[in-house]
Amino acid sequence: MAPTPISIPSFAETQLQLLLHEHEAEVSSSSLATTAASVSPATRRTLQATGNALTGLILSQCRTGLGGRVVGEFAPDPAIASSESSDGQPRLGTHGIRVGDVVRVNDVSAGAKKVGKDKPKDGADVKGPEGVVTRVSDKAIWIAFGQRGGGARSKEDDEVIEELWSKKLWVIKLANDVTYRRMRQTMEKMGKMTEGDHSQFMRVAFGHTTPLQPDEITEPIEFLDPTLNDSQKDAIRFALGSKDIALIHGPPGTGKTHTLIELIMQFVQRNKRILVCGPSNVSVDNIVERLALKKVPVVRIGHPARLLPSVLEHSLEVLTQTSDAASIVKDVRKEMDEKQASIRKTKSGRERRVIYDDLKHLRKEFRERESKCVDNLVRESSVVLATLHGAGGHQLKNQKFDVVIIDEASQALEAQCWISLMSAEKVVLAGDHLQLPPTVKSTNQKSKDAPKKDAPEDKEILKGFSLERTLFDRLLALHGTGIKRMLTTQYRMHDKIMRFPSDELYESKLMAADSVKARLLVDLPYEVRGTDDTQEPLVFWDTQGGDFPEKTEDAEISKKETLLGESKSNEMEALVVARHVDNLVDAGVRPEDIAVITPYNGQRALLSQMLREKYPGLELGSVDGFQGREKEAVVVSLVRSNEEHEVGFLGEKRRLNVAMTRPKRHLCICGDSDTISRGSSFLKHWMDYLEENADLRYPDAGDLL
Ligand SMILES: Nc1ncnc2c1ncn2[C@@H]1O[C@H](COP(=O)(O)OP(=O)(O)OP(=O)(O)O)[C@@H](O)[C@H]1O
Repeated sequence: MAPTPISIPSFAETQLQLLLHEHEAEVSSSSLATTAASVSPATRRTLQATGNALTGLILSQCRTGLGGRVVGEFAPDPAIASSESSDGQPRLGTHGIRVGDVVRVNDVSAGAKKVGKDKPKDGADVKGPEGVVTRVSDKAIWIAFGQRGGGARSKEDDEVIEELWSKKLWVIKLANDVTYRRMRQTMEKMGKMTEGDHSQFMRVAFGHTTPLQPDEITEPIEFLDPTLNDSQKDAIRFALGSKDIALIHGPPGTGKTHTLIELIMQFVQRNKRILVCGPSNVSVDNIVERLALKKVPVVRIGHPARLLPSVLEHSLEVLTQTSDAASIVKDVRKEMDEKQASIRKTKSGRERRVIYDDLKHLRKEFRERESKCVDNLVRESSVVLATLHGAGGHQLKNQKFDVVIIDEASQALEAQCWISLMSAEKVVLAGDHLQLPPTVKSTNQKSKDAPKKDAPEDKEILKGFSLERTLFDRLLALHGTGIKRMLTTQYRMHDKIMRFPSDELYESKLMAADSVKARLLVDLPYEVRGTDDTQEPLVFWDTQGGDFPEKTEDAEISKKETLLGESKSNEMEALVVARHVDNLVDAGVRPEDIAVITPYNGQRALLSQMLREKYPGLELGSVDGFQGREKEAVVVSLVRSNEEHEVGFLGEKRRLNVAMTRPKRHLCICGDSDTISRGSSFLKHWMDYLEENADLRYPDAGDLL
């Protein structure tokens, strides 16, 4: 049956509204974007204490960094610094500014004087220059100025930075809204397109046509990686042959990225030009690292401060300095550095002005030469990698690719995906729609957001849109499973750990690889004693019976907080968890090989109090934060235990799927089967499965206290 077509302009308009709400929700929760330059010393200290600012600084050095940016080194003001390092130099106080953060450097006295040509007409504060943190040590912080988000600069960097010398400064972290800006621009562009502008892929994505019949690849493919399993080979064959869309469905541990690496290499062999994207820098760097191991030449686009050190040599900015084409840029850089160094030695204001003028011209020339060099480098490279929002940068303007591949597509907002897909002809999306979608802060974003001017039937269609609905999910619903191939051998979990999610969510299609299906903690490559725990892959501590009740911190806010999953805790259950961890460690399992996860923040805080100091290496986290990760042993604390049989957060299958598919050799569930089994049929089946297959244990409340 033909899919019901969706109006592209209406879709774009709905997305714009949803994104607006989401951005507002995000900004109000961070409160960073609106902070003015002139704030009291007390507020500055509070901002530092909450990890959002760094106070008491001076500019101590300046040089030309990557991409010709001016990089300033900011050190503690010796006049007020309170602590010193062993070499007697002042040390920065505790702060939460990290490499990659977008920050603004403010003059402590800014706003107080409000003089000079920078004074804005509306009387707002004079705000200092913005940049990206490139390095942080205990004695200084380095910030690269200019080109925020690839935009144009309004004033010459050297001059702006020059104004910071000998001032008392402080640095504030800003909300990074590049992603939102790019999503908005993309949706605006999509909304304005006429039918003639729509690509085949776009028409498929909105149900205006069905996907073209894939090419039957009959000749045998020479796979470069001899270890690929049949489902991986099948997915690669399918993706090579597809004309417009191919989804690679990778359940936990099935080698989704492994498969993409081979696919990329196969495309390269066929002389195709490929853009590879992911929602986060880590997801992209992971692919860059693996391609580099295979000696595939790649260009990685993105601010060097945010890239893993191991992939820096493939970064576009570094390549502009090290490639053959870069020599024309080098001379100018050298000259700029010399000029810059001379400024500090020059006393006369007039001479300094001349140097500034020279620098200004040099920078202009540098940028022109560099931009040519960048263009050539990108144009010549057949594999380009960027985050989804990075794909909207100026470096990729007017670049055409034969294929766009998105990894972790089920964790990206649809609008984010479109940044890289607007002119794509053929698309490969890899992901797992049965794990958690991207985190969305705004609520209430369903039907009422449909644009008013829509025809009634259109409204009906748009009703279903929420930001959490991913492109991956939507395409599957629109065109059915014919557009996807699933990877079916998993290389992570013991068979007993895998069996339930496989049966319940993956149509019983998952198989455990021979190398992992019977692995136990006792088989770890270091000394572990054989115990009831280390020889058992699946343990269920069933707390039913009412002796392990959940607690809500504040009854007043319980309704709202339950939704957010913040305030629930269960002290008695936490004791069961702690006892289990003790037993694992006593048997010889290293704390670093154990993770304790829970859906509730209240419980996480409680567990942290009990276990953090005792086992610094133990990983403690939320289920959502642990997506994409794995550990030898995982203990899950389900928390919910009440007479009303309310399960809140646990009602979300995808969250439980993530929780139960993180371990390799040992999964221990702590929870009240009586409360949980009444939450949904999925939960009922899970409890039945545990009762039959897990090593079932009943904790004694009296014994724990
Ligand atoms: N064909 C294979 N033969 C042997 N090992 C494999 C194979 N495919 C994948 N693996 C291994 O499985 C593990 C998971 O692979 P990879 O990191 O590619 O998975 P993923 O599906 O991207 O991960 P996630 O489950 O986090 O999404 C890796 O240790 C990888 O080496």
